[in-house]
Amino acid sequence: MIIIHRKTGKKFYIEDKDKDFNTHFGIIKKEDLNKEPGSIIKSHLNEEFLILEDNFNDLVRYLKRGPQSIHEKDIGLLYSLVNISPGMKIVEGGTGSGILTSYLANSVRPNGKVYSYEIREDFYNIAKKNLEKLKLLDYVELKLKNINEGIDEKDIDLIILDIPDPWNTLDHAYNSLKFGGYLVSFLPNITSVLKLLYSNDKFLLIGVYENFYRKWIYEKGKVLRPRNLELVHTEFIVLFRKV
Ligand SMILES: C[S@@+](CC[C@H](N)C(=O)[O-])C[C@H]1O[C@@H](n2cnc3c(N)ncnc32)[C@H](O)[C@@H]1O
Repeated sequence: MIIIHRKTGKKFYIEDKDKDFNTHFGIIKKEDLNKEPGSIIKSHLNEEFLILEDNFNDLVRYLKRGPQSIHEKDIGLLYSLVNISPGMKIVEGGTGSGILTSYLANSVRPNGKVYSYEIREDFYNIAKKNLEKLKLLDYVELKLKNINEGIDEKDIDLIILDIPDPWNTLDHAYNSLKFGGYLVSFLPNITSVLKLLYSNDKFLLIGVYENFYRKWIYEKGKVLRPRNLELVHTEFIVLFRKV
């Protein structure tokens, strides 16, 4: 369940409705948190909140994070480039906290699967807990394995790499993908993008992309303006196809 502060639109995720909830707009009593979605409740500072049901995106946003996860704007771009749909078989290199894994698993279910490789056990465990929380573990096989030592799965529709050295995965990715399959690499700097492009002699390059995003703030009755602080650069996305 989420509550939205009526004045600012700020959203809070309520994990435990049996405890009072503390915000910088005041404390909300558990009796109020247990009211029906649609109810308007007040903090002890008399600030109003609206109760709403949560949805998948809300749940993902409040998952535990370990390493840097893919920004939602880049996940949006990925979905506009590749039609990620039910039944697909996807390999992911670099599970991290499983944030992207969650979106992928939610999209390929009920009959698809995400095979996700991670080298660090602590991140593997965070991802496992996050996917369990979202009830998505049936659609994911988490593997504690270096993807550069080989990809076990064949006939894969899409491979997504969010690791620092994707050029070391190219041969394995080529062998694992089916004809027409996609390879996507997320990279934080253009030096790595160039290294990947120079290393590739097998895949067809579809494009290199960057996505800009800016949220605007509406101050009721006053002004509409861009947010003061915005993330400018997050990742480049490199898209290849096996043809
Ligand atoms: C940037 S994080 C991935 C974040 C993830 N995409 C998300 O949205 O939560 C990169 C992850 O790749 C893992 N990693 C790095 N090299 C790897 C490799 N060769 N095989 C598997 N995992 C690797 C790191 O341990 C780290 O957890």
